[in-house]
Amino acid sequence: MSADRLPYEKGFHVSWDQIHRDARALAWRLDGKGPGEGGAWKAVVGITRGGLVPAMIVSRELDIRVVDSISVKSYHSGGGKADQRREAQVIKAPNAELMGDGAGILIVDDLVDSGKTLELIRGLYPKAHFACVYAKPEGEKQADTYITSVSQDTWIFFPWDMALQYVQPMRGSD
Ligand SMILES: O=P(O)(O)OC[C@H]1O[C@H](OP(=O)(O)OP(=O)(O)O)[C@H](O)[C@@H]1O
Ligand code: HPA
Ligand SMILES: [Mg+2]
Repeated sequence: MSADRLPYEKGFHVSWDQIHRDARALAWRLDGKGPGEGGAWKAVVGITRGGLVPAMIVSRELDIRVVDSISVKSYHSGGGKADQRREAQVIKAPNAELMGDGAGILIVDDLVDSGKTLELIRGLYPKAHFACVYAKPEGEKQADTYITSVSQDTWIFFPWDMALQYVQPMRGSD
């Protein structure tokens, strides 16, 4: 585990198969819940980069062809380590005409942790619906819909951040 993962007590390792199933579950939860005719959604917007995977799966399941993206970069600001704050900034916005105030737009991310990313985007598109696959308690109120809750001291490992590798057997041979 790398140094920045060390405060996390537990690891939740998600395979491609698992994220596919959970993103499908998210799509089914959202199906017919939009404000349009017959519960339709206007568009899906994925939060880059992690949100692009569930956004693609949700848009396929719900047959939504209008898909855009928003990129939020977070960084640490402040002097010493103790007074550092996490700031976030939009570095790529979706189409303004499509977005409006967010009504009918489904904004999708892989997870909500502190909630800072969603909070920033919600400020820009207050009427949008925010959907995440996984949620931690601190940020879960920022998500209108999510599938699985994990504890705050859990680090979620996504398949795009992992690789298969050899592990030693539990018992060494003589
Ligand atoms: O609720 P928060 O505390 O704001 O954290 C959640 C966000 O952090 C991660 O993205 P990250 O900004 O690391 O970028 P990535 O998606 O490109 O990996 C994750 O994919 C969420 O978007
Ligand atoms: O638990 C996490 N896993 C991966 N990326 C993240 N970004 C914030 N929290 C997490
Ligand atoms: Mg992300």
